[in-house]
Amino acid sequence: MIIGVPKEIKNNENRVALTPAGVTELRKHGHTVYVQAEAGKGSGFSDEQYTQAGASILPTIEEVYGIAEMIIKVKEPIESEYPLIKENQLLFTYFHFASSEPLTHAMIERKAVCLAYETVEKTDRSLPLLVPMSEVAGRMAIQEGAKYLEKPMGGFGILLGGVAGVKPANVLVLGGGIVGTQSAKMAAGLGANVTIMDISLARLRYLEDIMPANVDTVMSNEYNIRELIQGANLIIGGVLIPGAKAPSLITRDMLKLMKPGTVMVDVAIDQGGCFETSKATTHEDPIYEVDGVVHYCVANMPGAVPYTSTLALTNATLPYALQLANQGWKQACSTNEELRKGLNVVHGKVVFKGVAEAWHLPYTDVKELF
Ligand SMILES: NC(=O)C1=CN([C@@H]2O[C@H](COP(=O)(O)OP(=O)(O)OC[C@H]3O[C@@H](n4cnc5c(N)ncnc54)[C@H](O)[C@@H]3O)[C@@H](O)[C@H]2O)C=CC1
Ligand SMILES: CC(=O)C(=O)O
Ligand SMILES: [Mg+2]
Repeated sequence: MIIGVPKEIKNNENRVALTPAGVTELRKHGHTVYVQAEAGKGSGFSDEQYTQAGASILPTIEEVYGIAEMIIKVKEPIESEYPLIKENQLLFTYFHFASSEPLTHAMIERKAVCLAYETVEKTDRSLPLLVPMSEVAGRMAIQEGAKYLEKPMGGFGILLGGVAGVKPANVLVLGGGIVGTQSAKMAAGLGANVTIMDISLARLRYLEDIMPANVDTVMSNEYNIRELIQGANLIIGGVLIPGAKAPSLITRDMLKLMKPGTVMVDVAIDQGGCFETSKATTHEDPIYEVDGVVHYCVANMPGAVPYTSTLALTNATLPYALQLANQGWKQACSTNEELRKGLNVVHGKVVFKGVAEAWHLPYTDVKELF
């Protein structure tokens, strides 16, 4: 198969979807790999390393999209990429369709095969291609939160761990999945008072068991959220309903209950965000304020730590990319249910329920494709 790796063009997106090691693997299986010039630069991989691994370098993004049967990338295509996508072309990347109606319509129009990293799902319901980036973003959320809690950055001016004789900060984590767990661990390690909320009692039981003593667990419901946000200094949004729009757990009216200078990091922004007042921001301009509350809503947080993120992401994606290249998407998805769950928009049809529901579009059962 002919595989293309474009350079990411989203703001401060420094990850790349394939490392030179991945090129070597694909070449070993007889595939041809084209990498856009400087695609790996932000992650520390030179064009020369890709060439030595057996890839050919193409100078422009147009040439990469023009030649490839499968495009492997990191972030969803942005507007300037839409016209480059060809009918039947396989796109293997994050899409987060439920947070972007224009992207959904564009991919329907292009009649491409859109296989989304974030909805590939194992039989135990885990999301193998989301987990590594959620680990990164969960950990980063505390770093970023701590930074914006500093007074000169617009925050309340509290140190997460406090010092002798002064109480630590209160960190509230909504969603106790991968993001939530990593955030809680980092915040607890810094000495903060942490509360994790989730709707799954089983998950709360597990977290209660493994977390240190400065982490509490509380059932997530509106009543409890209203109460806990009043004492919180830093709030992390890490809820997910896979492939669907995130629920708005903190509504605009609730901001008035919070202390001025409270910081909210909405990691779930890639699925539309779990705070009503969230809107996607960039690494260049990451925060804004509503009713005295600082919002951080960067949709590609791991892009800022590309060394860690590229390696963590490609460790997880490469085995699936190999299957797709070896068998073609149709064969690979018909035999492998994990990959089949990644199909979102195929040949103009929406085959993922959460996406069809988000934009009131007709839904086609994925099985009709085979
Ligand atoms: N902004 C960014 O750069 C990045 C964003 N993400 C996003 O972070 C979000 C979370 O991802 P993961 O932690 O991997 O998901 P996950 O599936 O591991 O965890 C989500 C948790 O939310 C819980 N939940 C669902 N509804 C809830 C509610 N009403 N109240 C409280 N908890 C609720 C679930 O029970 C589950 O435990 C996703 O939207 C993901 O795409 C992930 C990586 C990077
Ligand atoms: C998951 C995601 O959206 C990211 O890593 O950018
Ligand atoms: Mg405890």
